[in-house]
Amino acid sequence: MMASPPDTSKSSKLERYNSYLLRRVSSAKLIAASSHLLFRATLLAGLVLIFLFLLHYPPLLLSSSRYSSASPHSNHRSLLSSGSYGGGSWERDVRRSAAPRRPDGLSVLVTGAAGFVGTHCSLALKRRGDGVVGLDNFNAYYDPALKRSRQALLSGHGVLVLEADINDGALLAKLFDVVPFSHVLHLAAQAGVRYATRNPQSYVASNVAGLVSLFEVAAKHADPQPAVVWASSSSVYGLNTEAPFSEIHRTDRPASLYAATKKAGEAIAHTYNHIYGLSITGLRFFTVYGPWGRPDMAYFSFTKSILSGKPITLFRMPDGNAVQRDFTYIDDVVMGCLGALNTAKKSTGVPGGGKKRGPAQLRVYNLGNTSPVPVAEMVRILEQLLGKKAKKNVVTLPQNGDVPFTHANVSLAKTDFGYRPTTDLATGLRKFVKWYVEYYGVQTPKVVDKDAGAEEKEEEGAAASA
Ligand SMILES: O=C(O)[C@H]1O[C@H](OP(=O)(O)OP(=O)(O)OC[C@H]2O[C@@H](n3ccc(=O)[nH]c3=O)[C@H](O)[C@@H]2O)[C@H](O)[C@@H](O)[C@@H]1O
Repeated sequence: MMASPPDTSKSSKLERYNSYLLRRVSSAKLIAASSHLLFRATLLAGLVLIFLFLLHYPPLLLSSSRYSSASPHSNHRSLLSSGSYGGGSWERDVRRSAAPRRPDGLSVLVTGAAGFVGTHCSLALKRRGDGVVGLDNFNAYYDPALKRSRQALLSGHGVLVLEADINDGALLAKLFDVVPFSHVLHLAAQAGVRYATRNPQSYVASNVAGLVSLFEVAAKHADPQPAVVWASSSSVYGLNTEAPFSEIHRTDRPASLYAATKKAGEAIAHTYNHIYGLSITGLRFFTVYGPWGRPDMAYFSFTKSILSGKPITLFRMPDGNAVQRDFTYIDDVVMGCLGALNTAKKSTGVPGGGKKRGPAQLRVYNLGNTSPVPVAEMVRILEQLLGKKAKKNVVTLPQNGDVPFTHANVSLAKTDFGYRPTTDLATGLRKFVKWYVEYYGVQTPKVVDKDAGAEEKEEEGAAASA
């Protein structure tokens, strides 16, 4: 068979050209289709990115971006953007709660208002005719139901407590837009000495980042700038051995992260006072106790354990000495807080973060009871009041951040605003137990045979968790 000659005819050339054109067209179509696809995918990805961005930085926060709540420590968004806060009736409620009812009354923003000290201070301020707005994040560090009960108590006295976090700078800024607070009583904090080994970040988030969030708004946004009174802690004295503790003693050896964050707070206070002229008073509380107290504290948890027959752990120093605390009754501490508020001078800064007009007040005070008591003695008083013996495990103080003793010298607070603690531990614990049995509906305890049920166990050198 002969090979067919090469096709050189016009028609076959045309066919080849056509098929070439077809190939070009289809590849062009392919390119067009894929670039279309690429365009759509890019558009979609862009929209998704914009959506995620808006989700993270809602418009309200963008408009006051300086007060963005998108802190690295909290992934919560401003409650303003949730729609539950803001608006006419909300503002009316806030203003009503903040309005003083006496001439020259204060208008106070109380953070941590559903906490132990916050509740008592808010009530005391309201009772004497000051205006109070409370803020609390109702976290679950201890039973939030107790915080809700305190909120209900405050509500009954005309004090509004908003559920919000101090790291929500946008909401704080909004509050200052609605009310020109004369004072802030800043009590919101992550409390507890030993819990800091288990959840260190919560101390940084509340006691450092939260404090900065509040100072930022107070210094740069609030007009007028308020005077700030805030809760430091006796724990800043750490390993100080000079006693009684005086404000001039060393506070550079904290024994716990809790203490370190409170000490950091005092340093941060110095900065905001120095740069922005914010009037700031730090109060070093000494183991405050009483009705409506904190369930995580020893006197409270011991009461619960004694009543339910559960053992308690009592710490003792490695040298055998007792651990002692300068237990301070809540009413005395409230008098100290009010005294500090009464004598707080105005801030001297220019709202908006401008240059201060002159030096502003910066103070630190001990608010203690001035008479340390061994923890074992506190337990003995509780046993008497409850009519029931504790089952005690006595263990050597573990490395948990505790200090061997605390003892306040309060002469500075006495001189400056007449602070004079008047409640001894037995009297204060009696009031606490009375509240406890009523609040939890405990049957009136009956006095038991002193030996029955008593059980004391020694665990030499053993470490126990609180
Ligand atoms: O004054 C302060 O600076 C601090 O006082 C308390 O801290 P703390 O004195 O440790 O109070 P509790 O937890 O009630 O302990 C009281 C005493 O009981 C002792 N304890 C505690 C728990 C326990 O299981 N056993 C025990 O013997 C502690 O060592 C301590 O000496 C508060 O919890 C802190 O928030 C506050 O800042």
